[in-house]
Amino acid sequence: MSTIVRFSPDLGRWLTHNLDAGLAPQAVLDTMLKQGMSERAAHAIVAAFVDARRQGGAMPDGAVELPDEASSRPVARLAPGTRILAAGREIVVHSRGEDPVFAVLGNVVDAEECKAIIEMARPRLKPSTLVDPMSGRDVVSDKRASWGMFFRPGENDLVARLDRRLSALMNLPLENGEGLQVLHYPTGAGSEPHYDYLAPTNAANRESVARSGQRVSTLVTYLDDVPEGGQTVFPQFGLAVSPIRGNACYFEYCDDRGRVDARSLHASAAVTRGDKWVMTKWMRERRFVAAGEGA
Ligand SMILES: O=C(O)CCC(=O)C(=O)O
Ligand SMILES: [Fe+2]
Repeated sequence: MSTIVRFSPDLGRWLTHNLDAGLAPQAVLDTMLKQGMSERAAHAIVAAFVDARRQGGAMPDGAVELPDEASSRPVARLAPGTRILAAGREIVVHSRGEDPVFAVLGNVVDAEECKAIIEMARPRLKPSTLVDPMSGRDVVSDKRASWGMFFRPGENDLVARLDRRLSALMNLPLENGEGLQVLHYPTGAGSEPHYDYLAPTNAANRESVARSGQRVSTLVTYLDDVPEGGQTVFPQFGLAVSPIRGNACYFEYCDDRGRVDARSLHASAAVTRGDKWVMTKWMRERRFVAAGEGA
């Protein structure tokens, strides 16, 4: 059973104002905690506002749903051990944490695969867009943003091979995987702190979760070395994962009862020299059915 937390219109206006002014979610969170708000409530409220801004949906109006408290340590979907065999490839576990489940992995893809994915993605990249909350239209966010594209699941031999490998590594059925996303960050680009799970702040997210279940885990694979900057940062842990070709950063944020973990907040630090290419795999609770596809 989930709990509803109510908040004042003043707090809502204060949050909107500060996030609009470019304050980091962590900074507004710290202020709310200093003023005595409980950590779970403050996290849930800030998360709802950050998600609404990112998705271009309506700001939460007076109340948000508090995720149930995790009752026990999560059981990792990621296999234990320092090496994981995934579809015939031996993936190296450089470091890992269990609560929340998090790992830095090596040997996920080889240099040839990285190059081939970049070249297939390059002509299909589009500037990342945001939904303009006023007009509801897609607008190019700004010049500090990345460029992105999606492969259809299994759309060619290489993509199919990677889909199979990543699903084995992430330990969920192949059909639960969304199509691989490739992002390119030119020099100066990064991304805002965000959650990968889908907040029920707009109809598209609610319908997506109804079709395929929540997103449960993410694997961000680095397709090239970044000379400077471009780390994947986790502000709740003060952790920055270096973008090194073939390595990947793995994290889980949704347990088997659909409860999501706000500690998974993450961002891409700005690339300060060179550029950055990543490939992201998101896994769902159930078979992934894209919008407009039959169930
Ligand atoms: O580029 C990164 O390091 C993170 C990518 C990411 O957060 C995402 O694809 O959701
Ligand atoms: Fe993300």
